[in-house]
Amino acid sequence: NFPGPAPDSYLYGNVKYVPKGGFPAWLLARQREYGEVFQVWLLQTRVIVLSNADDVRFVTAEMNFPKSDGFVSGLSPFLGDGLLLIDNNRHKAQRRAIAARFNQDFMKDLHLHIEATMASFVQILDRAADEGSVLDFDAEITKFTLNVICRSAFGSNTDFLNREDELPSLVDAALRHSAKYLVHARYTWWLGKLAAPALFETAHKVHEFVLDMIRARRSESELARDERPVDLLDIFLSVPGMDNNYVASEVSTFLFAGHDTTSHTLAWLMYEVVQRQDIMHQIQKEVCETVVLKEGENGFPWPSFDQVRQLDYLNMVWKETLRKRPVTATGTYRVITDDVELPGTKTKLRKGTEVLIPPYLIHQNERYWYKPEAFDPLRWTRENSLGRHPYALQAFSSGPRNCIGQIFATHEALVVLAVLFARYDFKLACPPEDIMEFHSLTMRPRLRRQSKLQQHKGAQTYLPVRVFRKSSKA
Ligand code: HEM
Repeated sequence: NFPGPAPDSYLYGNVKYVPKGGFPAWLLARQREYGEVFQVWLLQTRVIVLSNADDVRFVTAEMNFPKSDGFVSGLSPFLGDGLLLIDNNRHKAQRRAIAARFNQDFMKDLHLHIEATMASFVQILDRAADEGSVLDFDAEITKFTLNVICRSAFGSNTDFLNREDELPSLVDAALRHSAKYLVHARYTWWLGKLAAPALFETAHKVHEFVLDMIRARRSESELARDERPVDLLDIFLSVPGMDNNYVASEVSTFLFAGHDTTSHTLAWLMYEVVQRQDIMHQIQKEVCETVVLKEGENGFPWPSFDQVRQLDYLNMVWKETLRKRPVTATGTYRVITDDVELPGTKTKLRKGTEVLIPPYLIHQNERYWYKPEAFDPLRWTRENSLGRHPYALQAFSSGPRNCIGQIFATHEALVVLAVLFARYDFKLACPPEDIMEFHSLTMRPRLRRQSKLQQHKGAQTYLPVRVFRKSSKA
């Protein structure tokens, strides 16, 4: 007997009338109506939605209940047995082996990959500034982060920003097909490849691409290996007992989890900041006066690895974006494996119940956040953070299955933002209310009214901005 909306249809449950891309906002409206625990019907499955931080701690950290079959079967054609989907029994050893190598030295190499990719990105922004053209910030920054994760994975000199490479378009297509498949996989997984031929085909191509890279790497000489920086492929290949197929699944998982999450958060940050000149100036002040970026070899201001840690205000703006616009808005699906009582809301759940933990709802819960709808980086000062519930921020989830890439993402984001705000001013090229939250696998900004021509071409505009070179150099 959980509160919640009655299903609208036997087949579709509650999802029939959810506006396209609007699932997080729809859930939030239901939370306001029914409280911190309520039920929804996703097609014919009843899912209990949680947004109390003590309940979330219990499910994700204390009990670490497994991911639900519906979630796993929806993404497994692309991600296989990578960290995101692998069952809890095998997860522990796999995660420990990877986390041990995901260390400070690796982060320093990441810094180099970002610098190399930044050189191309700066060219694109310079061109937009000089021509006075409108740039789709979300689309461009997504290519950027995909390039960074590909370089971090393969260490190669791939430059996807200035070339039409096959891999990024394949990863992008696999993401789009996975988003569709996730919705109906609960009922069609048994059809195998017939259920989603396009997804299986693109996932297979990515897999083959990665297998080729693995074979080349396995035949690399020791000398060549010693002379180049470590990359993700080295890390995965060094995990004991893992064959090529496992390594390929892990690479796909990192390509999948490690780029559009970061890029859409960066796009949301840009969207918030361009509307708040006070915040933009404060960031520019910190970047240009406090940290004083040096002109790098590539001809743009570049922070050293250690300087990134001094960007305290920028870090607060980043955290506030993760709170207000959590890109993994609907969060993690878990299945309860024992009869339990949740500690926060005293809700009793039966073994076999599926639960959903949406960060979007927890981050708007007034129990934890004062004026949650406001974009206020200062809520992240040390004093203002005192006494906050440690599980109230769920952008990276929590417990043993939380995001392994959060330090990676934060470092990448702060570096990119430091360079962008040191070199450019930005303005939104449309009224702010024309931008909406659009959720498929992740939640990104999207222009509400797409032009007919673009729709015809199957293209979208996400976040149109104008770029201006700053008059004084950093
Ligand atoms: C702003 C950026 C990011 C956000 C908001 C984010 C968010 C998340 C969340 C919420 C989860 C848990 C998913 C679940 O429970 O089903 C997760 C898991 C994961 N993330 Fe991220 N992520 C980000 C960046 C990254 C990056 C850059 C990488 C890779 C370099 C990465 C790799 C992973 C992996 C491998 C997992 C599975 C971890 C496990 O189960 O052990 N993520 N991420």
